[in-house]
Amino acid sequence: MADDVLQRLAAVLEARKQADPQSSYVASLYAKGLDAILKKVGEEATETVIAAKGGEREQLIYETADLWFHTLVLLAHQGLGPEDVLAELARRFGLSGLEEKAARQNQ
Ligand SMILES: N=c1c2ncn([C@@H]3O[C@H](COP(=O)(O)OP(=O)(O)OP(=O)(O)O)[C@@H](O)[C@H]3O)c2ncn1[C@@H]1O[C@H](COP(=O)(O)O)[C@@H](O)[C@H]1O
Repeated sequence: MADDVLQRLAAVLEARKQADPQSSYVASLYAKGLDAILKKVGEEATETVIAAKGGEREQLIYETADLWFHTLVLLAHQGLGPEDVLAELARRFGLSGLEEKAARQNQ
């Protein structure tokens, strides 16, 4: 399920490369360029830290979603996607390519 959400969101982020910045938040970030995207990632990381220190579970989930979202925008802008990060995590976890695919299908 988590994989599916990431892949579907990544497809939307890819499609937004052709969208009008006036009508799409993601397209407006692409139009502003890498530094603007990095600024958002930094802001959302800080907000995640503050939420964790604040101790409110819902706030931490909300801010982490903002952080993951802006990180996915950054990856898309750089020609990468969640599958690249998942493959790296799987490698660190000791899963081969075939095992990784099977593990995802069994989720
Ligand atoms: N998941 C998200 C998502 N999470 C957060 N955000 C936006 O990220 C911004 C978060 O920034 P802040 O919390 O700093 O709030 P802000 O002050 O309004 O933001 P700024 O004006 O400072 O950039 C807000 O504008 C949120 O609306 C998102 N915007 C879009 N998505 C997804 O991306 C898809 C494409 O979005 P559009 O490009 O807008 O169609 C959507 O269908 C959603 O699925």
